[in-house]
Amino acid sequence: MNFKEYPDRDMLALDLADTLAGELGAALRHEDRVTFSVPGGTTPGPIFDALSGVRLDWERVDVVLNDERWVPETSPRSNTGLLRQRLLSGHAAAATLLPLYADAPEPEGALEALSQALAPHMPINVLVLGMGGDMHTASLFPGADRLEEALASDAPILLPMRAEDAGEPRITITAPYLRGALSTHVVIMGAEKRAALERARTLTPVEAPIAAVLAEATVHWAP
Ligand SMILES: O=C1O[C@H](COP(=O)(O)O)[C@@H](O)[C@H](O)[C@H]1O
Repeated sequence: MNFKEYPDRDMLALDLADTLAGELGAALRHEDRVTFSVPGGTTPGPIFDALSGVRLDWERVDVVLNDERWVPETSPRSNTGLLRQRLLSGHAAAATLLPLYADAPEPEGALEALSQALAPHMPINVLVLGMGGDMHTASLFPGADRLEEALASDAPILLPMRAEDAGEPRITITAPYLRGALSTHVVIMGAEKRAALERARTLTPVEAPIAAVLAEATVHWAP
């Protein structure tokens, strides 16, 4: 694991957006299409703002969320809604969104169709992950009903996930597909998450799911 510390959150957002643009640009020089997988939640908005204004060949970029809460896009809880507002605007509006949500009452009802649509876009070229204070990443929550299945090396690309602290049902890219990313960044802010990350390094992925992806990751932190 590499650890990069920034003086403040603005610097982190600008610097990481620049790094991601560089990596996406490099991948676009070698590949017809590039897969960019990103987190939802409260952390990535400023990074998306900075990145959406960068000139890139976005028409050849496929953007997917690492995980989605099973709520319609109009919900303030929707990660897809966040993505549309903060990343898929400006120059980045030309990118293609690979959906992780469909109009079905439960994620199980759309699992097969979403998985089939996503599979041709693997491996992920550039991956950005968030982390909760409980050490979850994507929707791999400690204590979640299908966590062990999602951590297994033969896990399918997507799994539904339910956990007490998750709120609504979720759908998530599973650990082997996250680990298969060609470049991995974890972004965390604040002292509490830094302490949680340090703790995760001493635990197993079942106890601390973020531990499943740290080996090859660069962690970006600001106070
Ligand atoms: O629920 C989620 O939480 C994590 C962390 O979110 P944050 O608000 O603490 O930044 C996020 O990475 C994930 O995509 C999201 O669905």
